[in-house]
Amino acid sequence: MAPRPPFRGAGDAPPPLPAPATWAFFLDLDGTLLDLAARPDAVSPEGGLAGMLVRLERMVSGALALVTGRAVEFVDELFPEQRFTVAGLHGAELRPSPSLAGHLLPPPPGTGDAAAFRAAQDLARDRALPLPGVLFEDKGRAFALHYRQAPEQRDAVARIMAEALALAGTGHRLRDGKCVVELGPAGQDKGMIVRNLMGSAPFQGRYPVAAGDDLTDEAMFRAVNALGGLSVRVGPEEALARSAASTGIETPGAFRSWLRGMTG
Ligand SMILES: O=P(O)(O)OC[C@H]1O[C@H](O[C@H]2O[C@H](CO)[C@@H](O)[C@H](O)[C@H]2O)[C@H](O)[C@@H](O)[C@@H]1O
Repeated sequence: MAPRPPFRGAGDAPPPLPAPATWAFFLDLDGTLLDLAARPDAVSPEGGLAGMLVRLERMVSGALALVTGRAVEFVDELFPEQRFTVAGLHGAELRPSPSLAGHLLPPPPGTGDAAAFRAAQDLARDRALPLPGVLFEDKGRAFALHYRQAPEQRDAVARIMAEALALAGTGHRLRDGKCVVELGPAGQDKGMIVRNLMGSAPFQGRYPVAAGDDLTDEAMFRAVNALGGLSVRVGPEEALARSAASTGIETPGAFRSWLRGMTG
């Protein structure tokens, strides 16, 4: 692989990637491609986002994956006309785009006990119900409690989710995110997905670029950095200071403009 092209320092939006067709893209959804919303079900892609991702995917011969905490099913509903390669539930799910079907290795199946998981889910849903502003999100093999509309409930949410984890037992773990605590399959993270995909065509042999805005994206940044790629933290400069990312872009809108500058 050729040496990594030079970039401007942390805090500056990077210039367009040199030779963008030679890169592989690992893109987070919420807070990166999508503006954050008050509720998990209130997000909607900006007009033109799907088309721009399709152009980008073509430009890099399919080396593009959406790497998200959402379930694959949710992403498909968000982009009903497309079937992108999606790593869902923070790496526990992997659904290749139709052109890559059969080429990508799925993550190992989870080892958790389904009945214990359901008991944990019921506990979290029931305990959250009387807490004003706390929202329960069902993601299939994972669930989350959100406190964006009630930041004062953060500790209560943390306690409920710790109890839920004790019920769910081995094979599960908690993940902290922006105003959210999630419980889902253990054993995978976004960094593992990057390493997995970078071992297969069409990702193999390319420079990886990963973009994200949250704690769970740090594993992806570290993986990409180790592979000599570019990691982009979307958010304010203070967030970049605490991140492993090599550069930063302030908002999802600015990040989308950066991509659009490469795809037209
Ligand atoms: O990995 P991502 O694609 O960034 O997904 C991470 C979590 O995003 C969602 O929650 C976040 O976005 C919501 C909508 O903007 C916001 O209301 C919430 O406060 C954020 O934490 C999603 O609901 C989770 O399932 C994802 O894991």
